[in-house]
This record gives sequence, C-alpha cells and structure tokens, in this order.
Amino acid sequence: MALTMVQILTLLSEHNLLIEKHPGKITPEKFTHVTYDSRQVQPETLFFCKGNFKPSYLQQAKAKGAAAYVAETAYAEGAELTGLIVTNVQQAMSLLGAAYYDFPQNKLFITGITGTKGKTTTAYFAHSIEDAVTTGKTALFSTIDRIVGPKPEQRFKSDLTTPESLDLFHDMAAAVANGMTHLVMEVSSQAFKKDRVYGLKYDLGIFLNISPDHIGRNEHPTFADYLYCKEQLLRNSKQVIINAESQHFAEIYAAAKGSLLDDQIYLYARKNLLISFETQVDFEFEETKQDLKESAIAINTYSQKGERLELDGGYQLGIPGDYNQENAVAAVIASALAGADAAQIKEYLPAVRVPGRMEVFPTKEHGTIYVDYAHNYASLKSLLKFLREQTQDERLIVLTGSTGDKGISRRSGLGQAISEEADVAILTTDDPATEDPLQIAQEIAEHIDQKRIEVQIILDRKTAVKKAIMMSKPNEIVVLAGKGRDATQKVNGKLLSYETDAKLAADISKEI
Ligand SMILES: CC(=O)N[C@H]1[C@@H](OP(=O)(O)OP(=O)(O)OC[C@H]2O[C@@H](n3ccc(=O)[nH]c3=O)[C@H](O)[C@@H]2O)O[C@H](CO)[C@@H](O)[C@@H]1O[C@H](C)C(=O)N[C@@H](C)C(=O)N[C@H](CCC(=O)O)C(=O)O
Ligand SMILES: Nc1ncnc2c1ncn2[C@@H]1O[C@H](COP(=O)(O)OP(=O)(O)OP(=O)(O)O)[C@@H](O)[C@H]1O
Repeated sequence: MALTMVQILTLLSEHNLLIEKHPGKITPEKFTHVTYDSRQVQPETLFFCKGNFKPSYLQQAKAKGAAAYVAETAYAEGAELTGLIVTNVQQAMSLLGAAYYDFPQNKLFITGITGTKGKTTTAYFAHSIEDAVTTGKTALFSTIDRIVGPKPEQRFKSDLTTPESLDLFHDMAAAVANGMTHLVMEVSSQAFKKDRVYGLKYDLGIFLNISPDHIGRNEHPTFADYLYCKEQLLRNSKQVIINAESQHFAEIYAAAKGSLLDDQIYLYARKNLLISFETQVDFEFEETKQDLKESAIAINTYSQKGERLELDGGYQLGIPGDYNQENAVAAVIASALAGADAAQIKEYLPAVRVPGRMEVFPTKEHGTIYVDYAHNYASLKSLLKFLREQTQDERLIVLTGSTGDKGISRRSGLGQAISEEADVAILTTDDPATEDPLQIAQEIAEHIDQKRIEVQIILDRKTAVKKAIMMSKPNEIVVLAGKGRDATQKVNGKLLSYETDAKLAADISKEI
C-alpha cells in the first residue's frame, strides 16, 4: 500500500480540491502510511487534519516522522512539512484513502443500505444469504460488527455505523485480501454529511425508509438536510431498490430518477398499499403468516425487469414483526441482484437472526420478554403496535431510557409511542453521557399519558430490567428497548460495562 506525490496531486487536482502546496524542508515522493490520528503516525506518513482537530496534534505527527499533511488551512505547527491545502479535507481523505488501498471497491460487489430504521436488520438478512451463496466470501460492515473474512479473528465490533473513510477502505482492502467478492454495508446519513464515503460508487443501493431522527447538534441541522444526505446513496449507486412505503417516497423516487434509468430502479411495496401518485411497483408482498415468533410472506412480480429475477413465491422469516417483512423483501431482491436464486434465498432466510433485534425470551411463570434496539418514535411505535396487535388485551410493559447529549427529540418520541401503545413504562438509564439520567427519564415521562399508563423511574438498569420482568404475568409482554446487546453504558466520557439486556433476559428467563 502506497501513494506517490504525483498520484496525490493528480487526484486532488482532478477533483478540484487542491488550493495550494506548501513546500516543506524535504518534498517526500512516496507515502507508505496514511492516518488522521497523530498517535498512529510513523515515518513516511501522510497525515490528515480533520474534524475537531487541534494544531498540537500536527506537532505530535511531525515529531513522530510525518512526511506531509493535508488540511483546509496551513498550520505554523507544520511549517517544515509539505502542506497540501485543500477545499475539503474529508473529501480529499476519502479519495486518497481509496487510492492508497488500491481501490478495493472495484474488486467487490457492494450493496449499500440506508434508511432511518432497518439498516442493520436488512444488512444481516442480505449478508447471511449472500455469504451462504458465495460460500463465505461476503463481507459485512454494520452498526454491530465488521466482518472482513471467514475466520473469527476477521470479525470486529463497530464504533460507527459507517466508518471514517480511511478505516472503510482499509477494511475493504482487508476483505479483498481475505478473498471476499461481495460486501454488504450500512451507509448512514452522517457518512454522506461527513464525506466518509465520498467518491464511492455502489453496485446496488437500498433505500428503506425515512422519518425524523438524527436532527440536532453534531448531526443534521434540518430534516431536509437529513433527507438530502440519505438520497446521496441513490445518486451514487448503479441500481437501486426503494421501499415505496417510505414517507417522502415522491422525493426519494425523483432523486433516483435524476441519475438512473427506469431499468435500474426496483420498487417494492406491501400489497394494496395506496401510493400517493401513479407508479407501478416491480414487486408486491403480502403477509401469509405472523405470530410472536416468526412470520412468512409471499412476493409477486409486476414488471418485466422484476420477472428476470424469478422471485415469485413464499418466504419464511425467523424474526417476527411486520416491519421486518419490509426489510426482508429488500434483502431478497438485493440478494437476487447479487447473484442468489429464489431457492437459495428461501433456504437461507429463515435462519437469520440479528443480535439485539427482536430477540424473544419466553418465561414459565411471567410474561414473554422481547429485547429490541428500538430507541426512537418510529421504531418503538412499529414494535409496540406489532406486539399490541398480537396480544390484544394483555399488558404491554416497556422498559426504556434515552441517550444523553444527542437525539434529544427521541425523548418526546419514546413518550409518545408508549402513550399510544403501552400499559406500563419503566424508565431507566441508556448512555446518559454528560447528562443526568433522572432528568432524561423525567423528560420522557412528561410525554407519557400518566392518567392511563403506570410510570416508574428506576435508574439502575439491571434493577429496572428485573423489576419489569418480575411484575409481568403469564401472557403479558415485557419489552426491553433501546440497547439490544450493547454491553456498555456511556457515562461522563467513560464506557462502563453492562451485562446487556439480552443476557439479563436470558438468565432471568431460565430461573422463572
Ligand atoms: C460529528 C462526527 O461525525 N464526528 C465523528 C468525527 O469526529 P472528529 O473528526 O471531530 O474527530 P475527533 O475524534 O473529535 O478528533 C478530531 C481529529 O483529531 C485527531 N486526533 C485526536 C487526538 C489526538 O491525540 N490526535 C489526533 O490526531 C482524531 O483522530 C481526529 O482526526 O470522526 C470520528 C472518527 O474519526 C468519529 O468517531 C466521530 O463520530 C462521533 C463519535 C459520533 O458519534 N458520530 C455519530 C453522530 C455518527 O456518525 N453516527 C452515524 C450513525 C447515525 C446515523 O444513522 O446517521 C454513524 O455512521 O455511526
Ligand atoms: N423497517 C422498519 N421500520 C420501522 N422500524 C424498524 C424497521 N426495521 C427495524 N425497526 C425497528 O428499529 C430497530 C433498529 O433496527 P435496525 O438496527 O435494523 O435499524 P438501523 O437502521 O440499523 O438503526 P440505527 O440507525 O438506530 O442503528 C429495531 O430494533 C426495530 O425496533
């Protein structure tokens, strides 16, 4: 892996990013390392100054042997180094990162997935099917983990949904080196906003849905910005699959039509869905079975291009939830476009499980426990509405908290979803960061209809989980929402270990 100065200047100039080149004491010809973290610098490193960067980091990079830096402004601390001053360092980093790692994207069939909800679930569905069909040659970059090869040591826990560009291309190159031919990856709106995926083209893009989320400090200033960022997946994919049930479908479809031909756009929707304007979907699906443990769907094709995939027929899912049927249909079409046939998809789909999403733990003497990652209005509403429809009059007991320092609007959303669908709310702690968890819980409580719903605040999450389960009676439902298999609590800049909701549920359910 290496980059020459000639390559760098050519790429930056081609993309109109280079403002000027500040000569240093020595002009390096070649770079054998790239990083955006001064602590990782070694001789012959090209160092990127980005984000909440402090000039002292450049000093440290220089001391450790950095050969040159890329930044949006020249720094006195880098005076003796060659400085490449660019209009947008994140874009420069993504383009140069791809080149440094020898454009690994060209050696993989890449499926990118975006949406407010369902990215991880759909990624797991598609990855499991494609991995089976390619006999272990499909990589996965998800919110939960990154899989760059078939061995256990080639599997890592993720920090971000979509990694920083240098890390992304590093992992893609590792996947290629490990013999992978396919990659399924989640693409967050932040990845587009922060140019983590600048210049990357996807063989296939999936747009699942959009609803208000991720708006606020450090994320998106407005919903329009959030939607615009997500639409970038459509503008950078060679073909796309769009859920026509999504809110703002007309805008999403128009964005796809702006850069793709009709033959490159696959639309799907639930049968009998009324789409707000006249358009023919390629696939319709209908529920053929649904209970609290699993479900089944049938897919029908309505276009010539859809018929080429030969997907008509029934499919079983091992995960309940009507919204998971939407995720599964996207994954079925995606797997077919990636090379799977219907018989293979039907064989592999039922076995797919997603860690921390819709995990079910029955108990003998108390209710059934559901551990799920729902942590905003859209997801909690979908989850509770589904469970409510399945259980009729039995009590729905919901345990949740909400994160501190981000996603502030989620607090009212969670309260609203609980008010609309639940009977009891146990409010607890979920990554409070620098905020007071009691204050967060009280803010959620303010949005709950407390005349109808019993609310308790129990800040110690383990105690709260036990309480929620023990208070339930047979046939009642206990939802442990928001953390899934997250094994930490973020408190004041520290990551404190936490058993996970899933482990607590598994342990308690064995005892009772
Ligand atoms: C707002 C935002 O996008 N922040 C991301 C960004 O931060 P940043 O560039 O400011 O980096 P920083 O960690 O503050 O440090 C500044 C720079 O100094 C460097 N540094 C730091 C210390 C040092 O000693 N030396 C040094 O050189 C760092 O390596 C970095 O390059 O780059 C970091 C990686 O380099 C990310 O970890 C960080 O994500 C933060 C933690 C985050 O929470 N992001 C969320 C909002 C996010 O991106 N979420 C989406 C999912 C949400 C969705 O669905 O849309 C995701 O894709 O995960
Ligand atoms: N298509 C969907 N529509 C609405 N809610 C969904 C959908 N799919 C999943 N959910 C709910 O959202 C939760 C998160 O699902 P998942 O992790 O698949 O989505 P995500 O897009 O990766 O989420 P995040 O951006 O929060 O990481 C699930 O636990 C479930 O409650």
